[in-house]
Amino acid sequence: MRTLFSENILSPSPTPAPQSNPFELLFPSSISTASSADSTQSSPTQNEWLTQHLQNQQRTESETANQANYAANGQQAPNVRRKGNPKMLFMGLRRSGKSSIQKVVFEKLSPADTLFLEPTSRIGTVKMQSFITFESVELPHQLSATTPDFDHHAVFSHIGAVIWVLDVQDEYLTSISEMIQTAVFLAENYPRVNFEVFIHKTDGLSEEYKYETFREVRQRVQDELSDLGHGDRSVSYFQTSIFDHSIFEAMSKVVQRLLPQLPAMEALLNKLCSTCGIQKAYLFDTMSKIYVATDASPTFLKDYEVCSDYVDVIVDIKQIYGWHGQDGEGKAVSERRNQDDGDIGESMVTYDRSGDTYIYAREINDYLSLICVMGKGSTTNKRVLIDYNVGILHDALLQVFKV
Ligand SMILES: Nc1nc2c(ncn2[C@@H]2O[C@H](COP(=O)(O)OP(=O)(O)OP(=O)(O)O)[C@@H](O)[C@H]2O)c(=O)[nH]1
Repeated sequence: MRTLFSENILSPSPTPAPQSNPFELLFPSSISTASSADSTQSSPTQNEWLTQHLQNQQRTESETANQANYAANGQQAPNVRRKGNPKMLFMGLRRSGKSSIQKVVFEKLSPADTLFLEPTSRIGTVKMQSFITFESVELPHQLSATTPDFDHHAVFSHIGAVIWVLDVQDEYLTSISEMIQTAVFLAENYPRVNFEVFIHKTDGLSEEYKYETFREVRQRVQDELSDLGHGDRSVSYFQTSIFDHSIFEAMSKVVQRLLPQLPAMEALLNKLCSTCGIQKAYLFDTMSKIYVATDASPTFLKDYEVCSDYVDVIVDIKQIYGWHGQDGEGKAVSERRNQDDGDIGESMVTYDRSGDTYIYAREINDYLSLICVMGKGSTTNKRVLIDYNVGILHDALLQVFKV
């Protein structure tokens, strides 16, 4: 990426050193003629150090807090975030929508085409090779966690999260009782595995009915788990449908809980947002439309939908002009391209009539995109500041994923 510098944009005082914020406006030597004489230089080593420092700080803080919590309760701390790729297991009753979710999210099948899916009779795995490999497994409805002669260990020992799909348009009491058996089994045998509930097929239901069923399912599950002595088991609930963005949002949250890099990514995005007046920043896995991190500001569905549609546009364009895969020597071409900023894609779209709010997109690499909703005050003539800071974030993220 090349930026055209205008003295008018740069003249309002670059922030003086020293700063603890890695996203402060620091001009590299190649453009120092445009900046004031005393502006501080930012070397790659400095950025590297800042990234590592931030990561270490985050890791130590969260580890200390967790250990203190568990020590206070006299328990042994479980290792919540696993290393490696996120692996999810879909479970649920017959025709609840397990295969449809996987096909729509990971294989880009059109939701309408899921009508013709065959029932699943064997344990099947779907892999999606993106900036990380997403792996999802479906357990046929005939098998449950408590089925005798079923090799639980082979299935559950490598899984990061179990997603229970509950068809809300069907009679769901049987599903709830099976779900509770599964949650108890996991709590007793695999406490490290996250348990997530998708209250699925919410499309076409009235808002009131949706809210009521959501509340009822959650209440029943919590009550029964408490009665069985597992009230402390954390279960997350999501309302989902393959016909809108809700399934991608829910999958994003499930995946985020499995990424060890999440605290570092969130800290970087928070700093970027506060420095550049960004309303909301999402780091999307471009291929799956799953966002792997976002900043701490409140999430509005409208922002997410706009960003997610924008990712669709990026994917469509990539489909036309081609993805950059691996070259002959096995080294990702994207890795090389990251060293050459000239090739990095970037664009800006205004979607507010006043022109105050706009979308800023930047490719971190072929499979990871930063999509930001720019807030008021972050006008397009601050572009240099934003470009520069996003450049630092770009480098920092690459460092995070190299570790
Ligand atoms: N309305 C609605 N229908 C859905 C949704 N998701 C899936 N379906 C439909 O539900 C039906 C069953 O979906 P499948 O994905 O085959 O369900 P499954 O759980 O894999 O089924 P088995 O393999 O038989 O256990 C299909 O007709 C899908 O089109 C949704 O979000 N909303």
